[in-house]
Amino acid sequence: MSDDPIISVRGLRNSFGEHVVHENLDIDVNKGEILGVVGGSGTGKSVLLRSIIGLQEPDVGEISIFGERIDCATAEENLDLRRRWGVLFQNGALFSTLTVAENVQVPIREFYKNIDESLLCEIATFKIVMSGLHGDDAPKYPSELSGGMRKRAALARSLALDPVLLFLDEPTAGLDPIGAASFDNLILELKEALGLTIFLITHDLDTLHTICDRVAVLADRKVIASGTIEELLALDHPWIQEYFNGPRGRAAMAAKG
Ligand SMILES: Nc1ncnc2c1ncn2[C@@H]1O[C@H](COP(=O)(O)OP(=O)(O)OP(=O)(O)O)[C@@H](O)[C@H]1O
Repeated sequence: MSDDPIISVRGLRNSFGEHVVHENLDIDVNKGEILGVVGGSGTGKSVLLRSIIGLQEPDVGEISIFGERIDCATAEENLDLRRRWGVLFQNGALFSTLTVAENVQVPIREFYKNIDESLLCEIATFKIVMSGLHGDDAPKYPSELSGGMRKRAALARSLALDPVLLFLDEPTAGLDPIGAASFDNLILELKEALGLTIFLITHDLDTLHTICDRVAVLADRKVIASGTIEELLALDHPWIQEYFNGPRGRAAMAAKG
């Protein structure tokens, strides 16, 4: 089996007018790993995610997913690539006028136009339950759910097409510590059960310590370092030291044991 990375980004540059967000950024995500992506607010984590999934056209750079250059792919190839990943956006991005089940059905309808309605309902319920909600939650609207339930509904939608690659943008933001820990466990369980590769943006040090195999650090418009937390701690970079070795970082490390 090939050891080529599932995602490979080389020489990425993104800018908005005069504001250069990324310059010469490289990053790899290996098969079967959870890569945590960290960096101060505004360092361009979400813009990086959007570039990789094709929602943000970079100024320059090469982005390959599953070994395919996304900028060189035909529309049909791009569609096939998109079917193989799921995305949980920062705020969940659920459609407020659709129920949980209908939200989960959206990507399935997009890719399988003639799918049987009863099969569609069955798949949606399966994904909803798999994400830790109850079947009874399927007919509810996002406004009827707690923040944690909305995250799970968004996760169910990201799993709708049986992806092999998952993008999660701050999945535990806004959750209480117990809810966040339970969401982390769910992500880990799903990763192991479904053989997922996960690109995970987070500020949550507990998440990094508990479920990430490696961490990539964004600063100075690029990925300044990537590796295990132990490897990062050995580096003499002020932001990395403050982040992982500050009071919160040490508490998260101690909690992991
Ligand atoms: N559509 C846009 N137009 C103009 N500027 C943008 C746009 N999207 C993002 N930016 C800018 O790009 C920079 C990086 O934004 P991004 O959302 O990727 O940061 P982030 O690292 O994810 O931050 P946070 O941790 O706060 O979520 C910010 O300065 C932001 O203002």
